[in-house]
Amino acid sequence: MPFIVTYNLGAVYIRKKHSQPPKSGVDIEEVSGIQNAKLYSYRELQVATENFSLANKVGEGGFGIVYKGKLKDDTLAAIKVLSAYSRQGAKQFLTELNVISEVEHENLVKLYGCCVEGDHRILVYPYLENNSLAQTLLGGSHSSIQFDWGTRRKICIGVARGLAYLHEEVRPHIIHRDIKASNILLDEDLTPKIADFGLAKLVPPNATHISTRVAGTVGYLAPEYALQGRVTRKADIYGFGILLLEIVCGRCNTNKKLPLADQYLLETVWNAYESGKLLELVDVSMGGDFDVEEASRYMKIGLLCTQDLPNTRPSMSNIVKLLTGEADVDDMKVSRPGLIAELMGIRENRKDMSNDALFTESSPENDTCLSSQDASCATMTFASIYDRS
Ligand SMILES: Nc1ncnc2c1ncn2[C@@H]1O[C@H](COP(=O)(O)OP(=O)(O)OP(=O)(O)O)[C@@H](O)[C@H]1O
Repeated sequence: MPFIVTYNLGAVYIRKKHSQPPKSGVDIEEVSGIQNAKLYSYRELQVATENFSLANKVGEGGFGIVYKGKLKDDTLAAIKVLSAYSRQGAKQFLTELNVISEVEHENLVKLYGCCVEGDHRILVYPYLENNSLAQTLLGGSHSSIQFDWGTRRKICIGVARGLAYLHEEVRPHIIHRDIKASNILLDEDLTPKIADFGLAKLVPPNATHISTRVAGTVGYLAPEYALQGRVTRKADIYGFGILLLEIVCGRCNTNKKLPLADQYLLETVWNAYESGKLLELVDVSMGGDFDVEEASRYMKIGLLCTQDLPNTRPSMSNIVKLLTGEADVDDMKVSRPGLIAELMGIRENRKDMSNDALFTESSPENDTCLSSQDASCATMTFASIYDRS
């Protein structure tokens, strides 16, 4: 049974996962004032999911199980049941509710509403037919979706537009903090929708950065955020850069089964860039049928997004322009991207760090690539000692 190590005013508490009585920590008063979110009864969601039957389970994240269900009006919904044991999850439940009920964009998931009844905390979203990028594009051979170049372009631009909206149009600006393939869902037309706002942070006006506990997924974490707990919109941009490279190359950011030199995608792309061999990394599943100029441009944009110095990463609205060809990537200087091997060292040494940090392993079935033959690129969500949030 895994243990979670938490910090509270310097004292270390170790608790056994699932060994405590439910404590959801969310009151009905906290959600009843939220506009744009319907309150569902537990009974209604029980009926919608056939009593939360395993046959209707579509996924599981770090904070609960997601079921497919049919609501009273016949609408299909994704019904995310927060684990009753997750105190961390209670905070994320409220953040998700508050953030997502306030934003609206074609490339962000919508929220139908929630249920807060007794110990039950449940979020209800539109059901998205084509699952997540992690389970389809990066999930091995299980998916029947053909990710041709046009589809990949549309997904990259859509995610970039969704993030540009969060970063630059919404007031206060929103940092998502967990941009990764399993949080990009695809609807029936393969339009991407950014999901999972449980870690999102609102940026106070004039703030240069927010100091906070680090949470996110190793492999997508910007160096300055992972190592110093300083989060800005540039941390999302780093995560987006990694995602962009994953989409073009059709592989996840970490693959421990490959020879050492190829295990970390960002490092591999940088080496290929330096030796003028970027195109060799484009996903072979497209059979060579892709736009050569665009694929190489998208990888350069991925490198720009992951630059070591946050200020040298372009803003999301500029990234949209670079992706659509409205701005020229060749005008921009690309340097070595940020702290690849060192960041991965955190992952390698996570046991050594357990006195200093809280780690939560993602559930295996949702981990990027775990559903495929490539179990080595499991993602890990963690929070470290920068707990000033
Ligand atoms: N609206 C939705 N429509 C269809 N499937 C969904 C929807 N929302 C989530 N899912 C499925 O449920 C899975 C779990 O989602 P969830 O947001 O709980 O966790 P995650 O983002 O995959 O992992 P983690 O919590 O570790 O970040 C997703 O990967 C996806 O397969």
